[in-house]
Amino acid sequence: MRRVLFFLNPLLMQRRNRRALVEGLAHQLRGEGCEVELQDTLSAHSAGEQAKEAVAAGFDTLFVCGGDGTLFQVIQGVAGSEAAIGIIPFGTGNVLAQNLRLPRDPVSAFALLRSAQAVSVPLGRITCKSPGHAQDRTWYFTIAAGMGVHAALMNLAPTGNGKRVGGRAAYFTGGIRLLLQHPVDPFDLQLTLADGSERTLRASELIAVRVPEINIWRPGGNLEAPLLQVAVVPETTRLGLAHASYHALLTRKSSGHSRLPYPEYLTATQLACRPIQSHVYQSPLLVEADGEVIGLKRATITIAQRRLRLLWPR
Ligand SMILES: Nc1ncnc2c1ncn2[C@@H]1O[C@H](COP(=O)(O)OP(=O)(O)OP(=O)(O)O)[C@@H](O)[C@H]1O
Repeated sequence: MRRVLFFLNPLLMQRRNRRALVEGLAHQLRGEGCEVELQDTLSAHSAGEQAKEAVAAGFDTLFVCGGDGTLFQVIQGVAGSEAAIGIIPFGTGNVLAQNLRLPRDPVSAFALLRSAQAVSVPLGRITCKSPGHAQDRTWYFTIAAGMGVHAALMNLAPTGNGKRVGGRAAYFTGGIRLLLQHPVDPFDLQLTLADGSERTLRASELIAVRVPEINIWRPGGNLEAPLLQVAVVPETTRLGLAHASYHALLTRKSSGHSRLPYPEYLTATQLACRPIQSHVYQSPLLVEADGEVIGLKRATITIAQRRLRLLWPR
């Protein structure tokens, strides 16, 4: 660690002297001889470009002072580079920090990160149609990506403001409201499984996960393996989706005696989801990656060639 950049999401820095706290961390590193700069993310979507420029300018370590959404933007610019990324959890969900077993307190997390080794991890890669863009766009992700009602949950608070008002509880109350109100529409899904076999099915919900844990859910991904842990709810009704969500989150059962569906878990290397031609959709099928709504209607998800060097205390 020689040239260090702290990226700050300014929306998260307004409370409780958080900016002064980050300046204190920078001061510590300067005292050890590092060259350190602080930089605010300039907009919701600029952090990737800013991070790319920072790497080109020779910064070897980037600390992201934010949540999973800011990290998602940053990795678009650093994937495949030699720069090491450290997450100082200032966000709401902080799911990647949860999986790296970082303390929720930013100062304690930093204390572990500054002496941690950088671990090279495979990234997920998703290509989808972005609203307002004629061509498909490709994104990297570290946590999960998918399509269905859960993506609409992310859309409840696209800038994270709504999330911060209610904290994590807002995800759960928002989720229950969506299950009651949002249309549950089917789509076609084609998977290449880890053993090379192909599978097609009609689904109502799909999440391709890279991590073992997402809040209270335990989908069982592996950040270091070049595989997607895919959770699917086969085509169902609103009641069926509620049933599967309940078992995914609370009982962790993937089979049982009910005629309603349970979540199905598959290990895959690639998948594609697309709308059913003959189906009339009441609202657009939304696509999300790492909690950010990035597209509509269809998506292809796989493991990227590029990797990410993550500071991971163990
Ligand atoms: N300068 C900025 N102006 C506006 N939005 C920004 C800016 N920097 C980052 N954002 C956006 O703020 C949103 C929320 O940020 P972030 O993920 O850091 O916090 P969070 O949502 O509270 O945490 P989590 O994603 O872990 O729940 C992200 O969509 C990110 O792109």
